[in-house]
Amino acid sequence: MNIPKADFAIIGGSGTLSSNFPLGAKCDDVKIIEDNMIFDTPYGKTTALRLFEVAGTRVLTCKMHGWRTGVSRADASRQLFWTFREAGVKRIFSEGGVGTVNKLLDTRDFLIPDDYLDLSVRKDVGLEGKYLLVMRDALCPQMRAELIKNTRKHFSGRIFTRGTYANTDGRHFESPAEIAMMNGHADIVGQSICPEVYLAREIGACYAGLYYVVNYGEGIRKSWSHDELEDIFYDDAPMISRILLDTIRSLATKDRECECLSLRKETLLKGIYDD
Ligand SMILES: CSC[C@H]1O[C@H](OP(=O)(O)O)[C@H](O)[C@@H]1O
Ligand code: HPA
Repeated sequence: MNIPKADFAIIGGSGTLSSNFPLGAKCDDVKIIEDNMIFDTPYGKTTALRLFEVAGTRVLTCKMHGWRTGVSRADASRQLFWTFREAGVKRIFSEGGVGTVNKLLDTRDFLIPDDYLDLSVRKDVGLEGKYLLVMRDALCPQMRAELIKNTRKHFSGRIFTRGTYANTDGRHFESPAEIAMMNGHADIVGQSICPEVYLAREIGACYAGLYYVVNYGEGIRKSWSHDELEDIFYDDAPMISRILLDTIRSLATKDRECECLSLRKETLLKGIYDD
């Protein structure tokens, strides 16, 4: 199947999963162009992707980061980002549920991180490895600013406009000792931002994420229930969709005014990768 052109991508996490994204947001200017597209990539077949249009802007999206049983997360991520590059995608949003590390945070808080701490142990998650990736401002400041503005428009609760996302491999959550170790170094914990943030930089795209607090890290404040976590996801999924769609509507008319592309450097090891 030929890969269609698109300007944006949204990597849907637990929040958009339950909203039949983007249709759950109920908007007149949204239309599905093609559904259930599976592409062949050098890393295997992708998950099913959906191409839709919002206010004339084409967006590729997938559910749950493209993770599937039997496919490593590294491969699922490579398949997606390889496809985004072929599609010409320049801006990628991710959304997801996270646990707290910072005890000031509560469930149903939003956080739009400006940094991350990669505690995953998976290796070799790039594509061709032709670039040295400088991870300064890895979460695009321009996209973050628009996300913050549009989250404020749709949500009257607490929105933290910066913070650090600690990334773990999962799929389990963390032990009390692990959360205690992260404390002071990160604010939230999840399993999605890495390796996406590296792959985005490698393909020359901007990347930013919107995270919703759905549980407390062990030992932080109080214990939580899985039922509550599910309720939070299901109740608030359409709001997350509306925030993302409005952010795309406003960014679509703006040029890239960030340094994301220039922080991808030709590697000094040129030649080693070329046969
Ligand atoms: C709540 S299940 C764990 C899963 O949730 C988070 O991701 P997302 O909401 O984007 O699917 C986190 O990163 C974990 O992978
Ligand atoms: N830990 C790791 N991943 C998560 C969490 C958590 O507490 N909550 C949602 N995803």
